[in-house]
Amino acid sequence: MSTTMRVAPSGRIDAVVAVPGSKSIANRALVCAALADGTSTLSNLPDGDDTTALLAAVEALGVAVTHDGERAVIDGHGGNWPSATLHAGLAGTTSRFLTALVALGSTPITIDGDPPLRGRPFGPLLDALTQLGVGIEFGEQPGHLPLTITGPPNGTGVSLRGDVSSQFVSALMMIGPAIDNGLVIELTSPLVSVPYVDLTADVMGWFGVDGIERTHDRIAVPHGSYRAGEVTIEPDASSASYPLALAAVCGGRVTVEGLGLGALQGDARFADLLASMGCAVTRTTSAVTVESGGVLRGIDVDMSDISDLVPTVAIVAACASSPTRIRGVGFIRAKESDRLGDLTNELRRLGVDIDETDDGLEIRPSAEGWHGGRVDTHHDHRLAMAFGVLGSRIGDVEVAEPDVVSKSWPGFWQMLSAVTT
Ligand SMILES: O=C(O)C1=C[C@@H](OP(=O)(O)O)[C@@H](O)[C@H](O)C1
Ligand SMILES: C=C(OP(=O)(O)O)C(=O)O
Repeated sequence: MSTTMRVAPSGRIDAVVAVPGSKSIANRALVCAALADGTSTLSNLPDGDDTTALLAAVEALGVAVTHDGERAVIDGHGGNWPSATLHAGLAGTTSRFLTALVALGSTPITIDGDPPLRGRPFGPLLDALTQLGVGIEFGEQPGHLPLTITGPPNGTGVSLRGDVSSQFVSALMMIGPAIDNGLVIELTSPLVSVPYVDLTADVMGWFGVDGIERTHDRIAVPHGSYRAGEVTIEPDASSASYPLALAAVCGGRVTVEGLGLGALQGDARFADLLASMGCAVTRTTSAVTVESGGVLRGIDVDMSDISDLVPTVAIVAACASSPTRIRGVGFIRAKESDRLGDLTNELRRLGVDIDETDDGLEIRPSAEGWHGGRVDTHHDHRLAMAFGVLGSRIGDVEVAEPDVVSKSWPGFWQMLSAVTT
């Protein structure tokens, strides 16, 4: 494992970039396929650690998986899990989805993760499972991994907060059809990351579960069964933000294939943010292209629906000629890193003029004061990739622990060196 990556300055970019499949779609499809009767096929499966961990976990739960490169064939069997210990690595989505999934069985199953994941919140999801009569034993610290779950659920309704993570809601929605009378989820505070809940309903629909009713604070999932599906996973829109941002900050043009008009993921909005910052954006049915002369302006934006893009927007904002304000994302202090505090401290090491606020960031034009330097990634793939893009503009940026990108895009650094000049 290399301990640092030195990023050189790049001239204009002109590239067509292939990004891996969406980990959010992949992880939902894996859960639905594991619960379906019959054989499902998932194509364009991403090769990141988060997806690999979920694949390994469903296999450990007795689901037959044949995995060949970007394709997985899955024989689901709906919830009679054998006893197992599952490891989620650094993956929030994987661990939250598994926590609900294993609750469908009656055998105790332990879920653990790497130390940074052990620090991330699970409380609202665990409270909800407790309301359903699911047994939970904690290994070290209440409300955190490692924990042992013993199902099955025997209630029909839960209430939980929506402002910590939408992953809790998605995790519960996906087990809803397997509960005798379905599941009603009442939200006691506003939901963050709403497009991910839309995505959950979409993927459940592909596997035959329809009739989910939703308002802003209530989701009702009917009892039903999943049927096997064939899914080609669209490219990951959060990953696509890094090559698109490269065009914005270095100047030039980048096309990402497979994320055109009709892309499902909320983070496909990134190109629209770049448009409001001064880039030219073209979408066809099959691709999105961002073109920039390198002149950018700041924006004022609520990113509560698209918070994985905060590090990318922050580094583009540093290259703009007017200030940017990012709002609505206090909850991202509990992601892989503290994505407000750690990001602010590391960008300051490169001379970026940035402040953390209660619920976001303020970034001022920084080109006059920035310089090379060494930045830490705090176990966070998104900080690493955003620093890689900014480094391509500033030059002489050394990114520590660059291999953290394997969480979602193991080939990120190869892509960066192939498209920069
Ligand atoms: O459900 C999902 O696939 C995700 C939901 C979001 O999490 P939060 O709901 O915790 O914001 C996002 O940050 C994460 O990368 C993926
Ligand atoms: C927050 C993220 O992932 P997770 O919560 O699944 O670890 C992410 O990929 O930015």
